[in-house]
Amino acid sequence: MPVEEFVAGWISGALGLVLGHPFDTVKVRLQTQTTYRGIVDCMVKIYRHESLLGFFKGMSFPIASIAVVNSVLFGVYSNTLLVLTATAHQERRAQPPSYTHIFLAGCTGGFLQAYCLAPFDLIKVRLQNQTEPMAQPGSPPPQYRGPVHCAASIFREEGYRGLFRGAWALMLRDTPTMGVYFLTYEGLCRQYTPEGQNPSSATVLVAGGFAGIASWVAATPLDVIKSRMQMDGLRRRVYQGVLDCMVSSVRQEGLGVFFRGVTINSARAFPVNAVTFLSYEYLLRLWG
Ligand SMILES: C[N+](C)(C)CCCC[C@H](N)C(=O)O
Repeated sequence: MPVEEFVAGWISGALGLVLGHPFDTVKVRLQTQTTYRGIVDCMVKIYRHESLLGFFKGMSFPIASIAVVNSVLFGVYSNTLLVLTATAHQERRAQPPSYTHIFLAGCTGGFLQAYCLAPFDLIKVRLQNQTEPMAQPGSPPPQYRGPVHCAASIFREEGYRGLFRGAWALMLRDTPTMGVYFLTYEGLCRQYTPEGQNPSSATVLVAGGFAGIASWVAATPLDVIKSRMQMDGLRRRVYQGVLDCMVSSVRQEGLGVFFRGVTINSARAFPVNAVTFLSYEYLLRLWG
């Protein structure tokens, strides 16, 4: 099994992740808390109350896990294409795979990475939602002291299955939208690249950026539900399951609830995925 896709996926994912994390924190807060009036209000409050560090809450675990998560995504994607079309990544410019194959390979990658991502994403969301200022002497300590403590407490209080809270919603979110992700990327690259050639860096940046936006817009409704399921169970269980969470969120907040965080998510998605695809393509070319 060709491994360079796995390694390229890991490195490019890490670069994108650091760049996008501050946006991600704002997004998670807007989706799960009602104290903020909008993006700017949320940013100002985080900065005033928690300093710049507040934006980077919950980042260490994603960084550690991105090696697994992104390499599974890109590695499974590329190797599924290999199985479906019998072409390795070096040959794909000359013999481009069909869009159906690209979509199916993307869905497969998305489905498998969701299982690896679930516990890490849960811990990230729990830490991002702690609004206490970091390390202030005298102030009451936050519920979770850090990622390891958070994982251990969830395990203790909610059991092994607690670590997979929201995993269903995450899988439903990622399977089709990772298909959309790769489809948009490949489609745009082909549109702006003469046949048989490699796309230019500018094309890769723009195609990667729009692939991020398109897949995130499609993913936002289930992203909101996923984040809420992950926060559920902290004090007492509110939702019976994915469907129940959808119905009660819409009842209480209207259909608009499905698009909470979509603006900030798109603003984050462009640079993150532009950088992710640029470094991915660059590394694969480097390794031939
Ligand atoms: C499928 N879904 C839309 C959820 C994600 C697509 C982009 C993934 C990328 N690592 C990022 O963090 O933006």
